[in-house]
Amino acid sequence: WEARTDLWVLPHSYEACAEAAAWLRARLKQAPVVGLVCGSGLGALAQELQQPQSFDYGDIPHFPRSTVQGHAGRLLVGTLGGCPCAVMQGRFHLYEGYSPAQVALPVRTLALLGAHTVVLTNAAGSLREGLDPGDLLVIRDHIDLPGLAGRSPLVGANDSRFGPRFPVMAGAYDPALRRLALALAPPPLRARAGVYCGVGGPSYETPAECALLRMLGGDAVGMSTVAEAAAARHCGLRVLGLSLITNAAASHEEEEEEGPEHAKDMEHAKEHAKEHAKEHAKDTEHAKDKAHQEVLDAAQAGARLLAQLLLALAPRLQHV
Ligand SMILES: O=P(O)(O)O[C@@H]1C[C@H](O)[C@@H](CO)O1
Ligand SMILES: Nc1nc2[nH]cnc2c(=O)[nH]1
Repeated sequence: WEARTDLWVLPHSYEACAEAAAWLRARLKQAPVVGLVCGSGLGALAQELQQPQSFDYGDIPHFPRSTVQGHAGRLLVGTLGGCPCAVMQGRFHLYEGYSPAQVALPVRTLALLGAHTVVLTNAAGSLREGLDPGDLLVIRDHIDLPGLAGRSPLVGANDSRFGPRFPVMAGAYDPALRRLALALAPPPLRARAGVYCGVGGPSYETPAECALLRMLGGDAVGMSTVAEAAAARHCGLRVLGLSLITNAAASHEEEEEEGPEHAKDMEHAKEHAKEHAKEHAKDTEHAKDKAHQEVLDAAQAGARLLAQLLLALAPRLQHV
């Protein structure tokens, strides 16, 4: 009988992150000091990266796979405005079925590679009047609803090589980085600071849920970021959080009015698909995922301005 040493590495343990980091270190020309996580439809943020090396998540030990449209599933490492950066074109979400620790694995891997700062971007729904699609919310604080219910990457035996059992989350989003982002954001982004509510998804919120999140003090709502931020703070990374507003989360009231029209669209898409089952299978998918497609379109429209901000920020992030 031989011990299965391969089973000793728990899938999302310190050892798993260390193996992923070692695999990358062996291939990288330069270790990143800043990690950038691209939200839905924001993969183009990597466009300004100079001399990028590219790694498919599928090749990196222990990395999960991206399953969501708008998340390419690739890690690019190069320099942004002279600053060594790793850009995750795609992240992992709880609603994909990944555990909080899997969601946090890339951020922890970046920390083990030597990064000291992460920029977490996302596409988010607005909960506030006047916070409109195309606007930027620079995250001042978050409400981690899955985390509050015990779905946090920090649940389980604490590995003190990452950080303490009870990390403090006050000031989790670095105030100096936030001020810098607010100062450097191109005016059309109408950047302002606010509170991001992280939910599990994948369903979008009901009007009543939006009202609840608003009462709790949320300015925007999304399905990511909070687990990554918790893991990042646990292992001592500086965090900047940027939410590109892609839709009004509370616009479901309008949807009620638009309901029959929307239903007609869906009927049409279905009929169409019946007639041309194979060729038009994609159209049906599109119709089904209309809301997500709108999020992606809005994110892509804002990505250029966000990329400008990141290019201006990067040299200022290089040194702690
Ligand atoms: O990865 P992010 O938070 O940008 O993705 C948002 C939340 C869902 O994954 C998706 C909903 O359209 O966009
Ligand atoms: N939960 C949630 N996530 C989003 N991501 C982009 N828009 C939204 C939204 O309205 N709600």
